[in-house]
Amino acid sequence: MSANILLSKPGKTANGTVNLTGSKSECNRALVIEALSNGKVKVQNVSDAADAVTLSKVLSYKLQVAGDTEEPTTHNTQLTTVNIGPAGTAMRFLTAYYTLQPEEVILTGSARMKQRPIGILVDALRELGAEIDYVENEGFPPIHIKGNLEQKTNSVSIKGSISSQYITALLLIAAKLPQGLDLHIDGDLTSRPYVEMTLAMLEQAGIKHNWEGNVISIAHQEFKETALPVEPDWSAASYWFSIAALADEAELFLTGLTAYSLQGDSVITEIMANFGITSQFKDGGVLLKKEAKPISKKLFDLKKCPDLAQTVIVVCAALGHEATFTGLETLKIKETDRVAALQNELAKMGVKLIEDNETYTLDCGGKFIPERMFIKTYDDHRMAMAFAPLALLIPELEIEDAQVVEKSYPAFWTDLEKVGFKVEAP
Ligand SMILES: O=C(O)C1=C[C@@H](OP(=O)(O)O)[C@@H](O)[C@H](O)C1
Ligand SMILES: C=C(OP(=O)(O)O)C(=O)O
Repeated sequence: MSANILLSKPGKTANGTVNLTGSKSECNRALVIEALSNGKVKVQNVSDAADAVTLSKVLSYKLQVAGDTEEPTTHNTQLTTVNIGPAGTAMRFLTAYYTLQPEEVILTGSARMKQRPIGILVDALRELGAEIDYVENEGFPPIHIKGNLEQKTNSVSIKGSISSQYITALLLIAAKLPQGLDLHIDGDLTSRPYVEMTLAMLEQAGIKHNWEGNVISIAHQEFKETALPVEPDWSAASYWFSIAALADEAELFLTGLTAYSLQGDSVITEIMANFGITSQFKDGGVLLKKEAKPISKKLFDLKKCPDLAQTVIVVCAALGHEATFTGLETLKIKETDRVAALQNELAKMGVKLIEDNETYTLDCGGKFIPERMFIKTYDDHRMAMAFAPLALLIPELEIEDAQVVEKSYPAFWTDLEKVGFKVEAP
């Protein structure tokens, strides 16, 4: 059980320095690469994100970790149960990873994880030769993985529009497959920068690839000895851009971020430039400043950066900027149905997010700023963090289940306190 908090911000300015934790996306790739490299690759700057801590525990000790179900552990020499809680990347990456291990596991997760589809990845792994069965519902975790994959083919096809994590999972194990892998991506590819991140990190670890048209090929090859550094998390940085956008005056220094990043979410600098936020890379970080500027951009395509959707939509709603958004198709299968969650919570300030044929438009006609607002978080860290900046406008903002932020950014509330937000019991 986790408690709610009451957030407020005396004064409408935001000044200070923030040290962000490592990217959970980079870290979880690095951890799997480290595990597959038999010690040749070492992860540097392991993230504090709970999803990374979970994966690190599973890979380093191969132990069952407790998820939110708190079921008793069942571990014997034949069958281990691994519970990754709400960690989507851990679920998908481990599904592929365990097909290569000389052990049998049941891979499970939180109640929500059991509703997040995995069938597309399981089908591709079965085609490669893996033995995987569903324990409860066809197409969803928990799954029973037999291990010791005997490769039947090096060529598989996978649908690209549901989650890029399936593709990353296959690419991460590709070099270990005796025949390598030719992965054909069918149709649209969503969240493309995450696939590019995977290939770039594999490259750093000595694994070459060839991407031609819709086929990514990785031959069987060895990892090289190297360190894999994890950059600070740009998705976490996005909430500081929101704060700058909603403050009257802001000067925020985010340490460790650089102009070139493997993370597609670094595009937040470009997105927020539309809201008058300048990003200056200097002194080992990025300095955000606020300039008064009329907002003209009306259409935001977030297909390459779905984790920024809540950040950008909440800022537009708070500023009464009636923008249109595309590329939100995958939001419905994330930690919660993020479209529904946004619609419910924005309605509390009179804003509508209207869905029309894969296009979403904000209607701010009825917008008002309440004296107090209660934000439900739906077990979704990004609901808590995307709405928190509203404390610059709303005198009392109660946020449900504050601990939910642990998934990617455990220090979020203490970092807010450092720049002058008040975080209290409601
Ligand atoms: O590969 C990754 O690290 C991620 C890919 C994205 O998921 P989808 O590919 O399912 O959109 C993103 O939303 C998630 O937070 C992290
Ligand atoms: C979608 C997310 O995570 P995952 O899919 O890894 O659970 C996220 O962090 O926004």
